[in-house]
Amino acid sequence: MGDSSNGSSFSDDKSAKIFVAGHRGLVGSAIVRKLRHLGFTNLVLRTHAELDLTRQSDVDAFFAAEKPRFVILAAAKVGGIHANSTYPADFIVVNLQIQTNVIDSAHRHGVHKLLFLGSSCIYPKFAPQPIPEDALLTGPLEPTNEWYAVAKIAGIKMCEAYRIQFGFDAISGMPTNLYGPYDNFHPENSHVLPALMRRFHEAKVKNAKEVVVWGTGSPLREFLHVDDLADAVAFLMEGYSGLGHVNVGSGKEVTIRELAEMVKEVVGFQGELVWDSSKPDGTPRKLMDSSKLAGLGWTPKIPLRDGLVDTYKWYLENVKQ
Ligand SMILES: NC(=O)C1=CN([C@@H]2O[C@H](COP(=O)(O)OP(=O)(O)OC[C@H]3O[C@@H](n4cnc5c(N)ncnc54)[C@H](OP(=O)(O)O)[C@@H]3O)[C@@H](O)[C@H]2O)C=CC1
Ligand SMILES: C[C@H]1O[C@H](OP(=O)(O)OP(=O)(O)OC[C@H]2O[C@@H](n3cnc4c(=O)[nH]c(N)nc43)[C@H](O)[C@@H]2O)[C@@H](O)[C@@H](O)C1=O
Repeated sequence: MGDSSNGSSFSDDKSAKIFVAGHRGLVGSAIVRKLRHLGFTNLVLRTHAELDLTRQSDVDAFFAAEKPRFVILAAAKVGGIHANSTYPADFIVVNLQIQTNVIDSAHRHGVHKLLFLGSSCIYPKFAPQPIPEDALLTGPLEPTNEWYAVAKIAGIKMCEAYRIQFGFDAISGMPTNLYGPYDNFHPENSHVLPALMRRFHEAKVKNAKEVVVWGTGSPLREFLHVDDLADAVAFLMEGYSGLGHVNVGSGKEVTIRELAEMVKEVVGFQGELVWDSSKPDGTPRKLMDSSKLAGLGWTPKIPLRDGLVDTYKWYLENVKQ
């Protein structure tokens, strides 16, 4: 615990310039909401079209011109189990490019503190449960997302290396599976929760008798509402400046079958679930041990069912055709 070397903390100056990369995504948009709620007034935001973070010289020119004081890196190539398995080259190269460009330029242009976001898929497929931070690099990865995981591990290690060699205050948070407003509801490429919300909603509207759910239903997943994650990000920016990455989870896990039943109930679909076991289950279980973050004083607040209700309301108001 404790803030970075030169004394001033994240919240001391609410007019300090903060670059939130990926501000239109699930995570970036929640972080922007959180920072505005906290009173920060000087957020620097660029859409993908305005600044492609895979282009090193553009990223460098942006940092040279804007000179942000803080950076929260929530831009990445992100997707569910199908997207990760289908586009492995995109997942490794785009993520390596974005994080390398942003972390390196941030350091060279005098950024005071940067937070990098990884993912619980960095851990070995058969890591001890709940998964402590020091399980990293102790065994083989889950094959459906190893390219993405390798990029994210490189991001963690880059933050550590820049801290060790240059004293750059780069920290890493590892969120569990997230959901909430501004999620990606694509039928194939999204994560399970938004995919099922959309599928159940469309089935309800069409009065369909059944909905297909991928895999066996037995894998366990830990879900965290993205507003809780944004709260944890602000907490870490304020008070954590260590070398090691920090798990950010809810501590609660459900089977995919239980999740599907909950989403079905929240959406109000009356039909049956059909399991397509030709689709991959992915990792059997990935409950993170978030006791390090709890020990620093942060705990999540939003129960899964409340978060589902909130997300479905947002979906009805913003996404459905
Ligand atoms: N969603 C989840 O369940 C989890 C997410 N995370 C991490 O959180 C972070 C954010 O994820 P999430 O919000 O879900 O992802 P989203 O896909 O919702 O958002 C990603 C954002 O990054 C932007 N982006 C992608 N490529 C580029 C690029 N080349 N240049 C500029 N901007 C780009 C996207 O813009 P555009 O859409 O215009 O391309 C989008 O705004 C990631 O690091 C991810 O690994 C970690 C654990 C779980
Ligand atoms: C956040 C995390 O997200 C990814 O890992 P994942 O946890 O396996 O993500 P997922 O949400 O896609 O699947 C969870 C489970 O759910 C099942 N499932 C059922 N029906 C649908 C369905 O319709 N869509 C999807 N996507 N999954 C489904 C699916 O078969 C699997 O058993 C990583 O690639 C990696 O990117 C990462 O870090």
